[in-house]
Amino acid sequence: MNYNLNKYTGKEHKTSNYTAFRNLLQLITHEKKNLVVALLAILVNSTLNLLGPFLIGYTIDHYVQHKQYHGVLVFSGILLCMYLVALFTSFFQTKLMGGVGQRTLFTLRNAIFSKIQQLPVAFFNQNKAGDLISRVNNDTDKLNQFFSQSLMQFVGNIVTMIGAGVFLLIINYKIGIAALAPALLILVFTRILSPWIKRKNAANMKTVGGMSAEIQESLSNFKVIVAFNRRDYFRKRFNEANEKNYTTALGAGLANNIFLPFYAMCASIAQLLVLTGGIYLISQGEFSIGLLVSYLAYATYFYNPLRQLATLWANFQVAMAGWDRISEILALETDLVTVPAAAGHHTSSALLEFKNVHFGYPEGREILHNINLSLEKGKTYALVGPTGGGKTTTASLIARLYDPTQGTVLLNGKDIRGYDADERSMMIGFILQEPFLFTGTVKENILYGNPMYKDYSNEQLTEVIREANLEKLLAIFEEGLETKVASGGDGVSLGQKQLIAFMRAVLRKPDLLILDEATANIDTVTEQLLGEILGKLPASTTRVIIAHRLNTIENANEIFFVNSGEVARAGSLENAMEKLLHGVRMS
Ligand SMILES: Nc1ncnc2c1ncn2[C@@H]1O[C@H](COP(=O)(O)OP(=O)(O)OP(=O)(O)O)[C@@H](O)[C@H]1O
Repeated sequence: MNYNLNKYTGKEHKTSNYTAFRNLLQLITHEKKNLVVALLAILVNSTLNLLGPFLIGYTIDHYVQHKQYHGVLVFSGILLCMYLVALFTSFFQTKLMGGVGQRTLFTLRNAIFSKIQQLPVAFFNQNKAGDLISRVNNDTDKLNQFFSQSLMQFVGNIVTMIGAGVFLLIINYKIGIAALAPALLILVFTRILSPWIKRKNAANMKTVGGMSAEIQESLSNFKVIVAFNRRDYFRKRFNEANEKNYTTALGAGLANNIFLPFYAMCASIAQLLVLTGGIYLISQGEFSIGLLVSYLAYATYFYNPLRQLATLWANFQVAMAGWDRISEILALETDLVTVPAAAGHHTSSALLEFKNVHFGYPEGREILHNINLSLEKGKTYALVGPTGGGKTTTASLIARLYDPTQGTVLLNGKDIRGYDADERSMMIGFILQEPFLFTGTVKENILYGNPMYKDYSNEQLTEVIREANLEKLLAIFEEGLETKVASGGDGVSLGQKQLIAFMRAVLRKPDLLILDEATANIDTVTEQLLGEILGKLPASTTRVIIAHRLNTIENANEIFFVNSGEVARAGSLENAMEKLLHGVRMS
């Protein structure tokens, strides 16, 4: 399955605004109560604001023109109260929707993070960490901003606009129509430009992701960069990413603000039409000054929210572009699902078997062709072969980091896909070529993902370690179990990292233990010690050792030579050596 998220660009443009809006709303359906209260608050707010111009016009015609200042004072008081209540409702809905936005952000981030955790290794091969971080952090925040700041303003502005439009048409339908006509232009303009605005914002988010990916790559490889003095190269690459982001941000900024001057112009034209028409009607005795003041205010009340809607519409396009990027992740499903055991399930003396297995990485050539092999319980197997020959790939299929493109892998006679991830990872221990350690202590790292000793005290764990013959390895660490390990394993040597990974795998007591170049950075004496520990594993444990240093596999019961898409029995160590020296290389 192809997990490359950046292949999905363009798909989002097919979603209509209406569908996207409905999808966005579905994210907050569980907030129904808060939404209803916020909606009521915004309705009250808009209604109070809408009544203002009418009361002002009324006051002018009935009290100001007749110099009845008592009435003016009374209506001023009423207006003040109305504006205070409007202020309170506005504050209240802002608070409510702020909560809705933050909770949505919280839920979305959790959902994306746990989805990412469920996805298979192929997903991580095909996507850059920086881009994923940007999706989890930045894109979700765009939705938060939409829900907390824009959604209710959106509703409020629409209510105010409709209210103002109704007042304009009721007071005098001829001037009303003239006042509203320029809005049609806005409608057409908005419709035409919306897809373009969304595209501009999607492009901008993509470049933010690209920039994060550059930062992540250079930060995680800073040692290589310093050692090879490649700072300029990475500076240049970052500069390019930054420049792309700058260009797309300018484009998105322009797109997001392009409505504003056009809206302002339409609003001014409307005011001009109202003023001309109003003065003409006053001269004909059909209109009063108070009504004209109300009218001008309603025209403003119609066009101001419309102008704000332009910004809000742009926010909506930004949120939709963000949602597209987020939903691309949420829509992904792992193809490493647990499937019911196939009918062909048979009992077998072999712990693990490959039956006509083919495998290739997505969009790559086939790495393994029609492999058949069988690993017996309690035996030690070695995989040797040239660099890039396919040893790690074979081991990854044994541990089900990937599924074969054709054929079946059987574990204990049952399709390996029939085991759930917990069962499988307890049965198969994999010491990777590049062991990764987490920030914490040696203890936390060796107990990682191991429920058996989760609540053990240091004393109990030391006893377990002694029973597993690992105490000499632990003694290499100055502070034993409590030795601190920094993020990614900095602060401990590469060899020490491999020892921690070794202890982590052995303590899980797997049925099958895979060591992929697991001793490549370990001194000969310690390596012998590891050999002894491996020798003392329970008699039923099967070991698969990948090694370039052939002395480490002297004791293997069987040696497989992995190259050119084949996994062939090599027979003796000498044979394997001969193949290695004179064989045809794949890479
Ligand atoms: N994640 C990946 N995506 C695409 N191709 C890959 C990936 N990992 C490995 N390959 C390709 O698969 C082939 C086999 O690689 P593999 O890592 O299995 O070789 P190996 O025998 O373990 O090599 P080494 O001895 O260097 O560890 C190589 O040509 C490599 O380029």
